[in-house]
Amino acid sequence: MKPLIAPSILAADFMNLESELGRIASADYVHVDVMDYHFVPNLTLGIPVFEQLTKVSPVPVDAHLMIEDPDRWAPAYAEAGAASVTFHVEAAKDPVRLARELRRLGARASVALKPGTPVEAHLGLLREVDMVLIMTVEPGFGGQSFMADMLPKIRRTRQAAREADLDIWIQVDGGISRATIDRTADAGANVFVAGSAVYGADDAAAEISTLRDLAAAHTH
Ligand SMILES: O=C(CO)[C@@H](O)[C@H](O)COP(=O)(O)O
Ligand SMILES: [Co+2]
Repeated sequence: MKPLIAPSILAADFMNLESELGRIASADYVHVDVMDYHFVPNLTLGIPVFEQLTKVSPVPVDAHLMIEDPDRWAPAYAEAGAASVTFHVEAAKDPVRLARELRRLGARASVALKPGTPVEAHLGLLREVDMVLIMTVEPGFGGQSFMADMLPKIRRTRQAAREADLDIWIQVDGGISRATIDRTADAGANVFVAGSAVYGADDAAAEISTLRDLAAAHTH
């Protein structure tokens, strides 16, 4: 599987989002963290700003919804132009129904797990989703340290997908950098979110390319 790099705009300059999107035009996706002050102790943006982002983004938009009641709110992100919509399994009341609705609206459906949520929470959903997001930090903030104890969850998910013969994408999010991406690729991840690593670099395009090469060298 070809590694895909998705820089997170949480680490971008929010006063200049359009030019910040231009810096990552060589990425595969842009990762947009939506937080609601309830599911996580932070607040970012909602549909009106999200919709504008999808209009100007040079790359497809990957929505990471850290919100309560995704059953109610997530479909609007697909309608607003998200290529991929990730909701948290801890927050969803009916994840199967929601995933089906997202796919019906033309988005890739994706389910996320917080670090404390056991991997079994999504194994029964693998046929209903296109991607699984294994959080490698506690959701809510950028710039945190990578949690290496999440690696077995990635391995277990990849193994389950292989056994079921499913072409599932596995995304990792939190603390992904030159120092950590190799281990996640080796464990079976193929979509890599990187906020501070990419936006903190002087040359974001060069950093994207370095991360992609490192991941590719550890993909098997
Ligand atoms: O979802 C989140 C945080 O909750 C992430 O997408 C972060 O934005 C990643 O930032 P870095 O750890 O790469 O700085
Ligand atoms: Co995220």
